[in-house]
Amino acid sequence: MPDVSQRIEALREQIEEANYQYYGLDQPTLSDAEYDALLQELIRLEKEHPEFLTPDSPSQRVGGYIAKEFPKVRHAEALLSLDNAFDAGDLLEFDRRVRALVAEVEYVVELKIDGLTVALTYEDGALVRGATRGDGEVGEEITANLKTIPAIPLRLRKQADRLDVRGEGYMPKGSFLRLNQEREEAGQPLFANPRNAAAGSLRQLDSRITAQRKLGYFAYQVLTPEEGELASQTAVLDYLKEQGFSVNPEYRVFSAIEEVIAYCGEMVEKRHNYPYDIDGLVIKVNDIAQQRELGFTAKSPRWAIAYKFPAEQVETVVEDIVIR
Ligand SMILES: NC(=O)c1cnc(OC2CCCC2)nc1N
Repeated sequence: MPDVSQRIEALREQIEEANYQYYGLDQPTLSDAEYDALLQELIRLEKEHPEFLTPDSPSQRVGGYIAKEFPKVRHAEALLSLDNAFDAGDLLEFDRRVRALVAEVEYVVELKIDGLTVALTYEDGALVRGATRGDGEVGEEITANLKTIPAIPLRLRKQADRLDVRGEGYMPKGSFLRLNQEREEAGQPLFANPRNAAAGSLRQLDSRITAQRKLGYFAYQVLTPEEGELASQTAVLDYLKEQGFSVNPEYRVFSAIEEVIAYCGEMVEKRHNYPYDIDGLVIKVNDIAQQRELGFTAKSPRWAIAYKFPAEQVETVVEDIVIR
């Protein structure tokens, strides 16, 4: 019979691997029942042997930490806001400004997840801090809540002394509908949209409530200290996947803004085809060295722009009123 600490370590690895397969690679390997059985055994063993409990154990994902308030934390680098483009003219203008400064350029186009920016810091491979955007310079520290999101790895898969990651925390549409049903049954006010629900869920003082909200996370940026370590945005996305993060797979690479414009037009029709809300696309210069050359304006990168989908005529669906 392997000793308890070996069994606990084996369970942790199996559970985190299953999280990575499910949330990172979108290829589940364990059934929910098998996953729950492993997690329950881990929680039981850690209760019987608290000397083996560590903060980065997957058992901590169920939450249980109750914050009094959220401490403020200064971001390693300011989180900037994106300029917006609303039509082809704006995108052509963006491309002209880029090409005025760099010759050949390639664009990566990512879905613009309609959630909220979350910054994560890993030291020696362990998640040590997570924060909301706040005002871009200073955010709220919500680490305990973020640890309950299975798509956010508690430990990196590859060695890294320190890693700063940015991504979008969001609530999948399914979680949103279920949550509002529960709130309606409980006579509580409903959330207007998944983005508000995600914001409210991430700013819960009781992380057990966050754990029940079934939130998601898509990573899209790293702060690379070493020059040129990751040469392009597509290399950054591959690196994030290797490290165990959930990276949105719907990104495209184009070498001409006309192709970007055509893709934006296609995506207006497909915007509701995803199990999460998107409110546009994010167009980024792919080459990191060119991003550095282009730099930033006072508030936004010159090397990226958000294409916002046109506002929709929201037809209010009137439920059939059955007169009994
Ligand atoms: N909501 C999103 O999905 C999203 C937001 N922001 C970014 O990139 C930041 C980082 C560098 C320029 C803006 N990418 C995204 N995919």
